[in-house]
Amino acid sequence: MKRLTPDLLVIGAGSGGLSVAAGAAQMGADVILLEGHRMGGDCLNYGCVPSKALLSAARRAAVLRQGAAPGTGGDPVAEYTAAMAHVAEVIARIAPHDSVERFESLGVRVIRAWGRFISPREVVAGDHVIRPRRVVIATGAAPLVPDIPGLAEVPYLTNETLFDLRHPPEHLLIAGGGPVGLEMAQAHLRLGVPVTVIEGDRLLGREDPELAALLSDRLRAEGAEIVEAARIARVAGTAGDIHVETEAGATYGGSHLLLALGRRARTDGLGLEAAGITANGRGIRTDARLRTGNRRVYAIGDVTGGAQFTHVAGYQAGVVLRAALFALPSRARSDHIPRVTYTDPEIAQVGMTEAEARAAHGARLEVHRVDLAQNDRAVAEGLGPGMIKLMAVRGRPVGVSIAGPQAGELIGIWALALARGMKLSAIAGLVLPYPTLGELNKRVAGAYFSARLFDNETVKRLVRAVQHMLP
Ligand SMILES: Cc1cc2nc3c(=O)[nH]c(=O)nc-3n(C[C@H](O)[C@H](O)[C@H](O)COP(=O)(O)OP(=O)(O)OC[C@H]3O[C@@H](n4cnc5c(N)ncnc54)[C@H](O)[C@@H]3O)c2cc1C
Ligand SMILES: NC(=O)c1ccc[n+]([C@@H]2O[C@H](COP(=O)([O-])OP(=O)(O)OC[C@H]3O[C@@H](n4cnc5c(N)ncnc54)[C@H](O)[C@@H]3O)[C@@H](O)[C@H]2O)c1
Repeated sequence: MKRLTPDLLVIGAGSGGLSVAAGAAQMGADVILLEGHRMGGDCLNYGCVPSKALLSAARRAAVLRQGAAPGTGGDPVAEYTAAMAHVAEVIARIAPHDSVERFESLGVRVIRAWGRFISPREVVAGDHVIRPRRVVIATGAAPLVPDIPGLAEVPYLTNETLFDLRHPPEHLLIAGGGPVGLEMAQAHLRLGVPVTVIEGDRLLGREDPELAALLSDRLRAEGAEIVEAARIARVAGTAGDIHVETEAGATYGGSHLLLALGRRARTDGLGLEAAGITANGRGIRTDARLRTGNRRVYAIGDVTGGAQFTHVAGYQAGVVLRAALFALPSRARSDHIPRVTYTDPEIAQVGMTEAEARAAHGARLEVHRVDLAQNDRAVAEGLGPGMIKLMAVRGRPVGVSIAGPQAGELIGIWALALARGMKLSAIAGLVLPYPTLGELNKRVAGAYFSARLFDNETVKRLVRAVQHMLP
């Protein structure tokens, strides 16, 4: 066994681990990075990148099909194969950025092995025993496979196997109507695959119901069968002939089943007990500084069971770098973290939803909304439906929800406003190019002031008085 004593050991080369390792090595720390499987983790190999690439290929296929004369559209099998080839190509194009070669060129020692704590200060990986000054656990999460009767006997897909398909499913059953389920539902619908989504509660349960409804209407219009408030009680069947039964006794059949029922923190085999680190059902427990129960060990990203996004893992990497490299106390916030579901319409959120803001601020809350149809660019481009909703308290935003094209781009300015505690006047006072979708942001901020300015007797009296005095 080789013994190594780096400043920092990072376990897991996904979104969180790669950010910590690159930052620490470039700032002069001696860093070892462990990866037991694929460099790049879920986001590159099984998550963000393949899902967005598939959505993009499917959108193009649907547009081409719409433009084609009846009966002359593309061959659906060839379209599906080409879409999945596009996914593989996009992954291959981004992979060098997350590769062993790139990280070694940054000064990181990469060990391709699974890491396991054998004591509070030591980790074994392959034929190495590593005793670092600090450890960052960034081992991510795996698809949740609940204990549903019959599921273990039935072939099913997850986000780790879906992108290996090269032939379109005859009928895709999707268990779960969260972001994974709905992004993959729309991608498959647009590739001509019949889709049924079975959701135990309501679609995109975390999002504003009004915005989520715009998406479910769209998916239904594109041909999806969507069943809500239908918890899956039993699964049966064989390859190509799967049946899902709900608690209410309804049965839905399809050729393939995709599980999109949430995620489970990857802590198996990490030896957390030996390190004195506790995990609960959601993941590794950390404090606001992302420290685990072991003061030398931090945990970031999906393994902590918090908001599971690449940009959250990256943000938390920055928090840990300040603490581990500079010994600066640094706390992770969550009130300014945006999230986006990349369907059409996109659903974006930062800060509180309307329901959360009402519960937190009661009568002090003001809600303003602007419909996408009120935006000239959207009208000119024939875009829609969509809307922006602003939750404001005393002249400052506490949350923004956007549904529509480029909602993920539009939310950026609100992420800045919430992060910096900016006033709405800063957004309302912006001069933006006309005609752009970005004007929606200015318009909804302006709606906060227009009631105060235009329906205000004092303002009217003041204007009349000034006008009398003017020569
Ligand atoms: C289908 C899908 C689509 C998604 N789309 C988006 C999106 O559009 N935008 C977004 O922000 N987020 C998206 N996400 C979420 C995003 O992928 C995750 O939040 C992100 O990958 C988390 O990064 P991480 O570093 O915590 O973990 P991961 O990226 O999962 O990386 C963890 C790494 O640790 C390795 N590992 C585990 N245990 C060990 C061990 N003991 N020793 C060594 N290595 C180990 C794993 O092999 C893995 O490579 C999506 C997720 C899915 C499933
Ligand atoms: N665009 C993005 O940023 C993006 C995309 C995909 C995934 N992600 C991340 O990955 C995480 C996981 O996504 P997900 O969609 O797998 O999980 P999720 O937890 O968001 O959704 C799972 C859904 O399955 C339903 N469900 C659970 N058990 C059920 C049962 N027995 N029967 C029927 N329905 C049941 C839940 O009610 C829920 O709506 C997300 O929370 C997100 O953080 C992000």
